Amino acid sequence: MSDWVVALSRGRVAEDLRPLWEAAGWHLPDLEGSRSLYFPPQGRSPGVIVARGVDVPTLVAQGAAQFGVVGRDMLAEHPDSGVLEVLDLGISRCRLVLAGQSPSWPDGPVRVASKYSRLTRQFFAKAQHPVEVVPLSGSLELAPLIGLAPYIVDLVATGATLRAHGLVEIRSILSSTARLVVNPGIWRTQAGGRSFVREMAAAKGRMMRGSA
Ligand SMILES: Nc1ncnc2c1ncn2[C@@H]1O[C@H](COP(=O)(O)OP(=O)(O)OP(=O)(O)O)[C@@H](O)[C@H]1O
Ligand SMILES: O=P(O)(O)OC[C@H]1O[C@H](OP(=O)(O)OP(=O)(O)O)[C@H](O)[C@@H]1O
Repeated sequence: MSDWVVALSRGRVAEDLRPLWEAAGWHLPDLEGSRSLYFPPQGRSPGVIVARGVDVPTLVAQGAAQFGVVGRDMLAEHPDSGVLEVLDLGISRCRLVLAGQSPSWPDGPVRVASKYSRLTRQFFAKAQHPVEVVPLSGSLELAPLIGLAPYIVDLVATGATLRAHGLVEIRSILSSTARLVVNPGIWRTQAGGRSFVREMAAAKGRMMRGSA
């Protein structure tokens, strides 16, 4: 029986993780087709806790799950989450960008809508440019259209969502992929955690060779 439980978010991250899980020879339950939020370990397959992405580090830091899978964007936005990053899984690849209706750098103080308030403030502080962040937790691309804020800081992968709203990228702020994180206490005391990470790294290698 697997000793491990992994916290992850439903949707994109879980589906991107499926080929890696399969390459490891593990079973990943159909999270979309179920109302369950906890799937215990089954044979060699680790258990899964389903959580909001932003809550994954908390669940791992508190020991509800020993491991978690979460985007680097989330870890950068919440740097004091108390988890250790142990593996870049190379999936859910995206970038955090500043976007607006024209590609030119904003003139004067800017209003920016984002769910990444901290990274947005940090980025403008580095550019020595005054900023006001309008905190939103979704539908960011609407903000310029409805006059809430002329700029947004949001995740981009294909660029289709920006294009659909007449927006263009102005600057790239951060590149992100999903990361495997671990509870630091467990990492120190449970030697088996290292072989779990090695198994995941090997599965990632097989998955990448398979898709090459
Ligand atoms: N378009 C995308 N392409 C690839 N990866 C993405 C994309 N959008 C987000 N991600 C990555 O997937 C993670 C989860 O994003 P997703 O949009 O599924 O969840 P969320 O909306 O942030 O979470 P929740 O639904 O819990 O609020 C992000 O933190 C990011 O690392
Ligand atoms: O550049 P793109 O490939 O269009 O992806 C970017 C979109 O993906 C994310 O949203 P979310 O995950 O909510 O949207 P999605 O699942 O509909 O892409 C992000 O907040 C963007 O809106």
